[in-house]
Amino acid sequence: MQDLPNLFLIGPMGAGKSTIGRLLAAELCRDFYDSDHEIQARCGADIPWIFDVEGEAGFREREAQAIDDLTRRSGIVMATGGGAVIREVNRRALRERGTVIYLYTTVEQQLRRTAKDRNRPLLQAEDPGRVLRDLFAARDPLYRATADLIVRTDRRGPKAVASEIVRRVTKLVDPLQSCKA
Ligand SMILES: Nc1ncnc2c1ncn2[C@@H]1O[C@H](COP(=O)(O)OP(=O)(O)OP(=O)(O)O)[C@@H](O)[C@H]1O
Ligand SMILES: O=C(O)C1=C[C@@H](O)[C@@H](O)[C@H](O)C1
Ligand SMILES: [Mg+2]
Repeated sequence: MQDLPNLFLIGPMGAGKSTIGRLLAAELCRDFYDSDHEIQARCGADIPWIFDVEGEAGFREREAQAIDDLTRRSGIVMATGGGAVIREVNRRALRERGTVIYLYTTVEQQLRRTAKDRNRPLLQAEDPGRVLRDLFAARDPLYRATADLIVRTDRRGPKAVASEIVRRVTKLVDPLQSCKA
């Protein structure tokens, strides 16, 4: 598994990027990074605070810097924030510096998985379902255009999804591996 490139997880809020990314890194004995966590650690404040004080534009600047820095590392697994694909510069860094995996789930699952968490400012709206649907319409094409692989997370738990990613990524990197003894 040492030959595997960086693995970058993209997808919408609640797709499971942070949860599955951590499991995936453990399975591959890789270092794990999460761009949302990195932004908060560097700033010393949480995401709602950054949105409050600096607006979404300030958050996106911090996100682009974190993604540029983290994608320069080698041999890592990184979960991104749901909006990482908005900026072309982020999409390019992800595509050029690793294998990109789009974790796909349904809006219904996203709603269920994010319902109790107050840490996502974009969902503190009167109708979070509508927000998620609108974001999906705008971003799904960007996730697809950036990804090397698409993996569904709505039908299986995080461990099963992490194992599926290991299997599919290994094949992607070495298509002959399934023929080897
Ligand atoms: N495959 C899955 N099956 C069931 N529950 C899941 C699955 N993946 C993640 N979850 C649950 O969904 C919730 C949100 O997951 P997580 O925080 O990993 O999403 P995320 O993609 O990182 O979201 P964000 O973009 O907001 O950072 C968590 O409670 C997690 O346990
Ligand atoms: O989808 C989004 O735009 C976001 C997703 C989260 O991961 C965080 O990056 C932040 O709450 C914004
Ligand atoms: Mg996350």
